[in-house]
Amino acid sequence: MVNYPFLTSAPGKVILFGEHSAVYNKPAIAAALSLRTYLLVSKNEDDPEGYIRLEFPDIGLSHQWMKSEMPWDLSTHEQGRPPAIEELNAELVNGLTPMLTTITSPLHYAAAYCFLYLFVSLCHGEVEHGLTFTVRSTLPIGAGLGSSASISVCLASAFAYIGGHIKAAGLERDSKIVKDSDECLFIDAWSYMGEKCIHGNPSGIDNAVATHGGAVMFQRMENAVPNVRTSMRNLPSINLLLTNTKTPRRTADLVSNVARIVNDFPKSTGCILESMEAIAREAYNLMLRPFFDEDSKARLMELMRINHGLLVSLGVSHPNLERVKLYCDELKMGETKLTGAGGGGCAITLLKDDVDAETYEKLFAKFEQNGFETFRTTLGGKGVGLLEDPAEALLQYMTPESFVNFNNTTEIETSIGCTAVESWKYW
Ligand SMILES: Nc1ncnc2c1ncn2[C@@H]1O[C@H](COP(=O)(O)OP(=O)(O)O)[C@@H](O)[C@H]1O
Ligand SMILES: C[C@@](O)(CCOP(=O)(O)O)CC(=O)O
Ligand SMILES: [Mg+2]
Repeated sequence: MVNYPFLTSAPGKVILFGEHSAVYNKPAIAAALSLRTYLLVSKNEDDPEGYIRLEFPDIGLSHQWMKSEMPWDLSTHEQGRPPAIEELNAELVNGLTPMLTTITSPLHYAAAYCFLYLFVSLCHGEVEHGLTFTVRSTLPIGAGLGSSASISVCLASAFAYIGGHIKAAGLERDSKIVKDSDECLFIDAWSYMGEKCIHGNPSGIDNAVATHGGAVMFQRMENAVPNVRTSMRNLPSINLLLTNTKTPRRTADLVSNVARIVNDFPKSTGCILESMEAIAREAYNLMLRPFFDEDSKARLMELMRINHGLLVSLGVSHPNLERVKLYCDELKMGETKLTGAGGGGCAITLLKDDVDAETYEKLFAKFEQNGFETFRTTLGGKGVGLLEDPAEALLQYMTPESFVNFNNTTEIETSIGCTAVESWKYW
C-alpha cells in the first residue's frame, strides 16, 4: 500500500576515468556526487479523469496525459515482476510516439519519453487516481554529471514502488549495506532502460552509481552476462575541482558521434579504447593501494592528462573545456580532464596539495570572466533513497511555484537536506 505523497532521490556522478570507452565494454571508474535529483509523487486532488501530470521545472516542462491514453496493453509483462530486457520494447516505443508528438524540444522529449516508457512498463494497472510527478535537481542538467541517470533512477524507483515490484526502503542513513538488495538490482536494471530512452546507447555506469551510490569500477558486459561492478571503498582523499563550462550539449549526440568515428576508423580507435582501458585499470590499482602516497598521486595525475588527450582525439572536447585546462595548466594547479560525455559541460581537475590561496583567486577570476562555475561537492555518497511522510516545508519547496533556477546549488541542497535528511531510507 503506497502512501502519497512520497519522494525518491538519487545522486549524480562524476566519472574519473573511462567515459565513452565504457560504452565499448571497457572498465571505467565513477563516484556518486552529493548533488542529487528529487522526485515528488503526489495525488491529484479533484481529478476524476485521472490525469498523469509532469512538472519538470528544471527544463521548463509541464505536461499532462490522461491515464486512459497510456498504451498499457503494450507493456510486456503479464504478472509478477517485469524483467528489464537488453533492448527497448519496440512495440511500446511505437505506442508511445503519438503521446509525444506535441513535444518538440529534444530536452523535453527525452525526459517525457523516459517517463512514459518506465511508467507504462512498471505501473501497469496499479494507478487508480491522478498523480503529479515533480522533479527538481541540484545537478546541472546536460553537463556530464549524470542528471539523466539520476532522474531515471528516481522515476524507476518510484514506479517500481507504485507498481508493487519493490517494497518500501527500510535502511537508515548510516547502516552498512553488505550486499546489493534485490530492490536496488531491479531499480538499476530499469533505470538503464530509462537511460536508453535519453541517450540511445548508455554503458550503464551512470545509473549503476545513481542506484547503488559509493564509488565503483564498472564494466559493461553483453549477451546476458551481468555487468562487473566492483565497489571501491576507502577511496583516497583526492582534492578535485569540478568546473562547469555551462556550454550545453546532449550526451546522445556525443555518444553517437563517437560511434561513427569508431565505426569509420576501427583500427585507430581500437588502440585508443584499449589505452583508456589500461588507464582505468592502473588508476584503480593506484587508488586502492594501502598507502596512497605522493608517488601514487603523481601517477594518477598523469593518467588524467593522458585520458583527456585520448578523449580529445575522439572529438568530444570543446574550446571551453580546453580553456579550463589551459587556465589550470598555466597556474600549475594540477591535471585536468573532461568528465562525462564532454562537448561542453564539466571538467575535473585533480589539484596539487601546495596551491596557495592567491593562485586559486587568479583561477576563479579567469573562470568568472568566462562564465564558468565551480562546484564543491563530496564523492561517494548514498544511492537511491525514499522519503515517506515528507515535511510540509519540503512539499512547499518542491512546488513549481517556489521554483528558483539555481545558480548556486547550496541553497536547494540545504533546504532539502535540513527538512528531510533524518527520515530518508535506502534500499
Ligand atoms: N531535473 C531534470 N528534469 C527533467 N529532465 C531531466 C532532469 N535531469 C535530466 N533530465 C533529462 O536528461 C537529459 C540530460 O541528459 P544528458 O544529455 O545525458 O546529460 P547529463 O546526464 O550529463 O546531465 C535532459 O535533456 C532531460 O531530458
Ligand atoms: C559518455 C558516457 O560514458 C558517460 C555519459 O555521462 P553524462 O550523460 O555526460 O553524464 C556514456 C555512458 O557511459 O553511458
Ligand atoms: Mg546522461
